[in-house]
Amino acid sequence: MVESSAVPGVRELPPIRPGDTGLPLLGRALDYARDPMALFRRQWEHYGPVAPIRILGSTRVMLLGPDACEAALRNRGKAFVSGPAWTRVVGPFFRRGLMFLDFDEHLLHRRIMQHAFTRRRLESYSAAMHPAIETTLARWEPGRSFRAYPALKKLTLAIATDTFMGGAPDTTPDEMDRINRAFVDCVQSAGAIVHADLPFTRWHRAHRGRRTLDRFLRHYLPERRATRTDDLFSVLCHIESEDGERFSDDDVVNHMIFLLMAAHDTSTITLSTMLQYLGQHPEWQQRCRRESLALGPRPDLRELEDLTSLDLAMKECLRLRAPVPVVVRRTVADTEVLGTRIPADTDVVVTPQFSHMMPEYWTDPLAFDPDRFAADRREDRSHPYAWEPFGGGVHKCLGMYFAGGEVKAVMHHLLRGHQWRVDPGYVAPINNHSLPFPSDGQPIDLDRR
Ligand code: HEM
Repeated sequence: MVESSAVPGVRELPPIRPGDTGLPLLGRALDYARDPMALFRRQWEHYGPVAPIRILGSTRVMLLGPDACEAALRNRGKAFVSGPAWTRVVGPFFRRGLMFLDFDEHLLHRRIMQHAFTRRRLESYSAAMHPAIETTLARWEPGRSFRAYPALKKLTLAIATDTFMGGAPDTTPDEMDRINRAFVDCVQSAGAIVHADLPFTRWHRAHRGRRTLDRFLRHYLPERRATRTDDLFSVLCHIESEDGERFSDDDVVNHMIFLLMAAHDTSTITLSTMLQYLGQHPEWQQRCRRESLALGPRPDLRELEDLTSLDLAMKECLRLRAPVPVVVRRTVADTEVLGTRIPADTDVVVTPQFSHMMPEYWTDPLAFDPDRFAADRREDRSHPYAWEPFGGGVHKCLGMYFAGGEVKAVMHHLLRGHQWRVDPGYVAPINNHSLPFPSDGQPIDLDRR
């Protein structure tokens, strides 16, 4: 053990092994894009839970396993920050969204925003989702090679337009497609190698996307300020903390852009993973359908939450393909994780997806086995951070219950109106350049019932 000169008993980070430096400039970035799990496993085997890694010209630290992830996410010594780390990954395009704020400012904004996610509000958002889901699903054209992923992406955008925006009556369907494209361009900045606003780069497209989203929201802002409605946009315009603090116009636009992004891609990925696994496991599809058929067409939030089999299947899909497989932090002071010193100004990669697949915490981790979450097994209780698709600590996902309601509402309608099959041998070709999505569009064999 190489002991730190500063603190007795604390190790220095191990040196990077000669074969582990990766490509010039890129380092191990391509290894991540190709197969994140293989990279995590190699890091774990070579270095253990606190593993140095070269990525895009700098040495970062990868935290592996629930103990190491917990240390960074709980952040008891306040040595880790979120904003600068996420800005390095996705650029300035979601600036001043909640996840990009730290410490007192984060706490203040989170306290105000919590009022937009109370139980009463969630119930009203949930009720507002049904018409958008019904209308969009009615337009789906089933077939033997139905591309589920792009269809789900449009569907979650339609839901967001209604429940977040309260509709966008001045925006044509073509313009809405451009809004969707603008989100994609902002999110895909995460895979950019050139971090400069140069023509034809991802960064350039993301800047253009941010401007499009900004214009779109500012167009509707005065009207939402003027009238109180039940959509999230209007709620953000009017909510205040216990001390009477409110969001400025800029805050509302910044938070909306981040929330639309946070809600849109993550829910789409969860839904497409569920379509894949339920298509490959017809017995589970049937089990979920039976529960949905026993309910009315437009269940309320409580009824959706009580769909037991669907809940188990959703949790298992979030384990197998976490929509946010890694979260990032940066150290602002020297700190120590599980006995290894991490210097100040180090970029840190926290890896929930690796925890989800560790045989130490899960039986047969590669298998689709939703019952592992059932009351008599509760494998997720093997460690408080064994299952962490929504993160943990002060930045834990604020939209977790919203997401659960949305995913279950869509699945409920799909199960009642459709049936689908996916080849049991199908392995989704996942694009890992930003959030993980199936690059083949996720073909399924879809029928109406
Ligand atoms: C299945 C769907 C979702 C997943 C897996 C997910 C995952 C996450 C994760 C891992 C974080 C923590 C990031 C970090 O620690 O750096 C996060 C933060 C956040 N999410 Fe979600 N999310 C989902 C859906 C949503 C939805 C639907 C909304 C809003 C309606 C939302 C709003 C937020 C917000 C506001 C934060 C930042 C919280 C803070 O910094 O205090 N998320 N999400």
